[in-house]
Amino acid sequence: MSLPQPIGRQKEVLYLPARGHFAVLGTAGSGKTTLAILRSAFLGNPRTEHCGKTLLVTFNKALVTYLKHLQDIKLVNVKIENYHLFARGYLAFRNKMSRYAILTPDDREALVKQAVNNLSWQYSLHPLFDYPVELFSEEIRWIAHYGITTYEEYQNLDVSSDREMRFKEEERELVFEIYQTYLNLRQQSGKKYDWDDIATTVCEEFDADTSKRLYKHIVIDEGQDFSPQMIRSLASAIPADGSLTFFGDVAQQIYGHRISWRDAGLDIRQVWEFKQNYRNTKQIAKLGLAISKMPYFKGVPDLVEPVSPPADGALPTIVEFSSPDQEILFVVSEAIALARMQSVAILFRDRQDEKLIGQYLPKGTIRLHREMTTWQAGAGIRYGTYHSAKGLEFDAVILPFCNNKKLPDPEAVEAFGEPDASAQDGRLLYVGVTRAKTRLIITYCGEITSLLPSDTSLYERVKR
Ligand SMILES: Nc1ncnc2c1ncn2[C@@H]1O[C@H](COP(=O)(O)OP(=O)(O)OP(=O)(O)O)[C@@H](O)[C@H]1O
Repeated sequence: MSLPQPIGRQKEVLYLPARGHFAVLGTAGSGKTTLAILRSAFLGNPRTEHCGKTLLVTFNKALVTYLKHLQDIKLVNVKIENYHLFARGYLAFRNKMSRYAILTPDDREALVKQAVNNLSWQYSLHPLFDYPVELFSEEIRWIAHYGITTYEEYQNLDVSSDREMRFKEEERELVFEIYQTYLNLRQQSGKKYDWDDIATTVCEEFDADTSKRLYKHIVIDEGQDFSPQMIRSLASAIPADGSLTFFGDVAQQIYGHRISWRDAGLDIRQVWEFKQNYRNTKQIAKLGLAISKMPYFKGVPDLVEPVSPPADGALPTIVEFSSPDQEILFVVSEAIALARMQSVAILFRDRQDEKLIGQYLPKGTIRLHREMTTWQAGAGIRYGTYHSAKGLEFDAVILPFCNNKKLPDPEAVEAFGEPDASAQDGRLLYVGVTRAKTRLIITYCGEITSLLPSDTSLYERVKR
């Protein structure tokens, strides 16, 4: 697979100096991943003066597999890894990592619950404990993402994200106590870290580490999902004469909700913007743009508005069904038909739906998942969650079950409230829609999700 020739802004970004911090914000399909690979090749090129070992780092492993497949030339001096592999490797090098030092996500949830329970006994009848445990869990994650260590920091942190504080000022002292109780419980269970705060130790270790840095250059792809603390740790991983290039699209922030890369303290003088969408047809891009203008996106800083792509195609199709069985049958048969000639992805909000449809798909259909280690290009069906399709692209995309009972997710509405749940699921939908190069089919049964724009000119509508 060969990468396209960079043009215009892309060329400028490719040849940015090999020293300092740079940020490139781009709309979906604007060539961020392409440029992340090309820039890594440029920085690692042994025939240049600036050449040095380069780390191309991204958030999820599936994208690492995809990136490795995309590089047409063998990249010299370039290592492609996801952040957590990098962090674990470095901490192992510093003798700060043992095999079972990281708490699993399920065990983390259990300990957060236990911390909340312990304190709810202690502060019986305190109204704070009427909140669902998920809210505390998210807040603890947020505290870790910002590397907050004291109550004073928590109370006074001035952040640039769109985050309205989840907890009132008078509640925060107790929330911080829950956080500390969680840390104590985690320590008692013999785990030093969880996946959210490992970056803080990486920062501390680099601060104390005077040895020569392994990487001279770091390129971050899908940077919007990195916590400020992760980005900070990567900035500390390079020497003073090295470079860090950040690529991101805040509209696609689907992991670290309500965090901002701007809070990582990078020394960036100018932000480059990629507005040209090279992936989607005009009609699909228009739907993506309309989603990014929905109320749940309001106030998101750093959104880059795309320029409409030149390629024309069919309008996205919305197909309504009167029963879920009919919907499943249609999704499976349509995917099989489309996949004869092209790559097709069926994407879901959650694993349950993925499993449901998975059982009807032909044997050997590829499931997209975090641990995938090989990438098969070309025609065929892939299926997985919206999360698993991050950074990827397919000729055709089918998004089933886009009804108002699924999107926004009722459990998230219950835990975080409707505006927050819509903001999270709206971004997932945006990611799903913008994975499609030429064909997009959205299906539902019952009432359509309110997360999709209501402008009827954006779609072709079919009733089955
Ligand atoms: N200069 C270019 N000329 C032609 N095609 C290009 C160019 N730049 C990028 N593309 C193509 O556009 C598509 C999207 O590129 P890429 O995946 O790098 O975008 P992205 O910004 O990382 O997208 P996303 O953030 O939505 O995952 C790819 O098929 C890529 O080959």
